[in-house]
Amino acid sequence: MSQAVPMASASSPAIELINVTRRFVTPTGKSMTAIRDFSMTVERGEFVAVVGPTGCGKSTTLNLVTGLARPSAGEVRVMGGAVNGIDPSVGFVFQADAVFPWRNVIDNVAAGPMFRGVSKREAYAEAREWLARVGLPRFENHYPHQLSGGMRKRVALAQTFINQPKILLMDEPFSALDVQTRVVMHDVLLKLWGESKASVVFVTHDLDEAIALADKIYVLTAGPATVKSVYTVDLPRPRIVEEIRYDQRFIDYSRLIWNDLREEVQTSNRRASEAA
Ligand SMILES: Nc1ncnc2c1ncn2[C@@H]1O[C@H](COP(=O)(O)OP(=O)(O)OP(=O)(O)O)[C@@H](O)[C@H]1O
Repeated sequence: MSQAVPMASASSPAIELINVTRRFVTPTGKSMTAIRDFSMTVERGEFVAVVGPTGCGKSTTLNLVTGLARPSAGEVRVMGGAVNGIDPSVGFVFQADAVFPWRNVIDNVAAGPMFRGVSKREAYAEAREWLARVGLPRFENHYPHQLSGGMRKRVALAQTFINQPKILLMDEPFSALDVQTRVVMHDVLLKLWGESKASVVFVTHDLDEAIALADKIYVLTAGPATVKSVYTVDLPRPRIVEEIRYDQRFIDYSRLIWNDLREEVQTSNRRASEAA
């Protein structure tokens, strides 16, 4: 029997995972469930963070949205429609930098628009604008290895936002940075996101990062991941991350959500030590 494919609609949420289960076959041939009966909604223009213990299934949720992983059960919708291969309106920023090491900064940033058929002149003019926006106007001729980790993340953000993604998927993008640089990058990201209308899913281990950035936080259980709880972060915007961390409401959210997350982290740690 053929299954009805939902039609994209202008009013539907940006992303919906509806009772999704995803199983994998392990190298020893056993079936393992990475996520189970998982439901999540990301409204248009919303910034959603996903937190959970190590290895619980956070990245798998992103792979389902990209179409890299298919649900074993349940349904995934993007902009109200079925996921159908890699969608050019979806942008990614991962922990590892997705730059071409043999290309200088501006060549890297201009690559997206050129790939979309924009003329070279226009693509480079756009790339210059985006480099200015991320605070790297004088580094266009540098190569990635000549930049600091924070600067490479600025390039990654310019490279992503230049394509005006409707959906932005971020998998621990700043986890390799030192704490000070990370906070600066949070502010750069919030500024760019505030000017765009992108719907964001931001996966992180760092609860304070999730609270500083997100409108809504999904706390996942120790694997197989399912949703343990969802919190709305009602902190005013625009936020200045360097300052908001000391706001009493921020501290209250941190305590409240950590109470919930701690149990899952402990379960995950216990399992890891039993397996060792
Ligand atoms: N392609 C795959 N084949 C087999 N198992 C997989 C595959 N992808 C993920 N898994 C397993 O699914 C589980 C969840 O992995 P996932 O990467 O989603 O977790 P995570 O929460 O993002 O991890 P981390 O916190 O370490 O980044 C893990 O046990 C992992 O080994």
